[in-house]
Amino acid sequence: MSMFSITVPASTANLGPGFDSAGLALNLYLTLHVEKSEQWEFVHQSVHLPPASKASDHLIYQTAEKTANIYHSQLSPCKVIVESDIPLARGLGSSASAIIAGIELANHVCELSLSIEEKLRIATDIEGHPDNVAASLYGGLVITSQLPSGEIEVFQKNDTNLDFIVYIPVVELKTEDARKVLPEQFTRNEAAKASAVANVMFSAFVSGNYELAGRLMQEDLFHEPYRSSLIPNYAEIREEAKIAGAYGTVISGAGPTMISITSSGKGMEVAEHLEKLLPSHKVNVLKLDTNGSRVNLDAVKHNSK
Ligand SMILES: Nc1ncnc2c1ncn2[C@@H]1O[C@H](COP(=O)(O)OP(=O)(O)OP(=O)(O)O)[C@@H](O)[C@H]1O
Ligand SMILES: N[C@@H](CCO)C(=O)O
Repeated sequence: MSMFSITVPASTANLGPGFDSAGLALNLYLTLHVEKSEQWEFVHQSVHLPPASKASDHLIYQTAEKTANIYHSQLSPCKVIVESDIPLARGLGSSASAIIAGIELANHVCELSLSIEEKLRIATDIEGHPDNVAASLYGGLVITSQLPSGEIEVFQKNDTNLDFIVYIPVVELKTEDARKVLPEQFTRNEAAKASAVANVMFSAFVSGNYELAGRLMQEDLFHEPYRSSLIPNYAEIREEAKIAGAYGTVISGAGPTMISITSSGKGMEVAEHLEKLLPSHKVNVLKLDTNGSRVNLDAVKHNSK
């Protein structure tokens, strides 16, 4: 019988101009079933996961160990069965979900009683930016800003009544590679224009003006123009999703998945239209996850935050 389980949602980062800042949790999940054992062991039970590596090479274990070390604590060995709906290296926050799972694992095994702010700080240090990890941790829509002091400010909103359509190609694209094509610097003029798009887009999104938000999502100047050539069917997906009724379509995280937003209930229509045009993509209609990561003790749901 499992001692406890950890559930972490997938996420989509950026939403166009919210590069490295905004994220949204989606109802695909990474789940860990954890029980005490004589030694560390990971077992993968998902078509999305490669065979498990030895614990010391496993991102979830490495994160748990780092977390335990920060608090001068010792991880006692566990057997961890990993299930996942989240495809790897597709722009749906698989690495962020694994990092949050590792932090929750250490928090529970070492009885660290970490606050959500502490979890976010550790996760951001490991992932490099707070967008995906904040969404997986808090759930909902999150808009974050890491201040020069290292402190991370988080705005969170849960009541977004939308459908999300994801177009997942067969190919992987590592975030590391998708970041290499981005410019190191912007001029003041370029930065002002790109920020202006983000300002209007997120004000519209948060206030529920999705027509305007959707148009501005597609006007990003921070990353989409540089990454579009890496994304299979980029222009076609944007164009056809618009024709089918989507508010807007952008690269999900670092890609290669693209994501559209539609009004609630409209997602299936857009998905069916695009499915016909994209025979080699997997097209899913998803909803917002509003819970974020959670730890369940035995069968009794218990939120550890
Ligand atoms: N459940 C997991 N267990 C172990 N390692 C994982 C797990 N999920 C992701 N990873 C590691 O993270 C890598 C993918 O990270 P990457 O940042 O490239 O993509 P992503 O997180 O899926 O996409 P994005 O950050 O654009 O949303 C995988 O190749 C694997 O090394
Ligand atoms: N903000 C990140 C998300 C992927 O980790 C990027 O676009 O590179």
